[in-house]
Amino acid sequence: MSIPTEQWAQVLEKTGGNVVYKKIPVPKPGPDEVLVNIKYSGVCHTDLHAIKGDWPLDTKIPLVGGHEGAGVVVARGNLVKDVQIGDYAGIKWLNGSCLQCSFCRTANEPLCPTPDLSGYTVDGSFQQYCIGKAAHVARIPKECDLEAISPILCAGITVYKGLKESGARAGEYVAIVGAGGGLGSMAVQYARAMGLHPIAIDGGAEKEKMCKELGAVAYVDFLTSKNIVEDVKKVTPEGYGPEAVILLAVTEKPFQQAAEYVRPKGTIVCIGLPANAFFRASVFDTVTRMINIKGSYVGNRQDTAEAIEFFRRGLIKAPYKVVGLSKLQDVFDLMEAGKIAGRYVVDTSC
Ligand SMILES: NC(=O)c1ccc[n+]([C@@H]2O[C@H](COP(=O)([O-])OP(=O)(O)OC[C@H]3O[C@@H](n4cnc5c(N)ncnc54)[C@H](O)[C@@H]3O)[C@@H](O)[C@H]2O)c1
Ligand SMILES: [Zn+2]
Ligand SMILES: [Zn+2]
Repeated sequence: MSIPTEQWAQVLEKTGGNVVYKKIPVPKPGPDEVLVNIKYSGVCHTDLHAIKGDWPLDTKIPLVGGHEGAGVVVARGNLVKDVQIGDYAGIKWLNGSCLQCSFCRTANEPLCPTPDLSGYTVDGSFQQYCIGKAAHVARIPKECDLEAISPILCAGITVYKGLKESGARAGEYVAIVGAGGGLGSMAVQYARAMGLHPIAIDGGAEKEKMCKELGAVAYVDFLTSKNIVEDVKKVTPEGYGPEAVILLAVTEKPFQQAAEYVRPKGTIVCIGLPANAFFRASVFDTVTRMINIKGSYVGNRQDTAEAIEFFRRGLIKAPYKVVGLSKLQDVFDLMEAGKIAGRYVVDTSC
């Protein structure tokens, strides 16, 4: 297969501006890297945080965003042995890590102090050819559909890891806050596949319909509910609340409510990253109700393999819509308005 010298990409030239669809050079992989011909990429809310620059972490500029890229390996460096030309591979958020620090050595590589972050500190998957460190690219089985698997590469891995971190066990209830979004729709599906009973919390009728079709046992609408805390508690068997809460929302308010409805001894897992937000919980309640509060950040290579295996087995079918890469800015505009139920995937060929 011949590799072109130029390709189409969406480039952010100025933080806070719009992305620009243009031709840029195709990069060349270093000795420990592979070049992936990206066919499809999911669009994560993190990409919107990156273009707005609303996190306390700078991006590279100019920047090619994207970290849910699924494609085919077309070139590799001379140190790469276990990834072959023609293999399916995924570009995920953690593009590379040092592999030597104590976090990397203990399979906590998302905590590596010197990570390469796709679509943030290194160019990501909103281009036709993207570089990934061979140690970190997701291994995608050939039987998987590249379009449908792309949102697994961030949304799927992240919520699967978060559900594991919650410690919730089969038969228990888990509130998914932001269930109608990209991560949320995946979380409802993974929760079901893991034997948990998901309670979906989001806004509007379209998201309600989707969440129920995906298997949520109940839906609480944050736009119309008069008492979210009571509405969540009352759908659990004894009314004590869900054993776990997975916070995926992009606003701060729901982070303040979770400690009020989680079941005593339950666990709140923070995953969504609203700008300038703080987590506030009553110390009295946290102590006397023995509540666990923790964060969860993407997943390691084993979490990646496990999340992909759920998908390969046909257990994860979260909805997505496909548009051309050239339409990426429209997707960001819809996301900013909170109007996306599920995920958007961009097709890099148009
Ligand atoms: N921790 C991690 O590793 C990690 C990984 C990926 C994404 N994220 C973050 O997770 C967040 C979600 O990403 P996404 O791509 O799913 O976004 P999304 O825009 O697809 O979904 C967010 C959802 O939250 C809902 N929401 C807003 N306010 C709410 C409220 N008060 N109560 C309930 N729901 C509410 C919205 O309606 C929307 O459906 C982003 O901040 C993103 O950066 C974190
Ligand atoms: Zn993401
Ligand atoms: Zn490291």
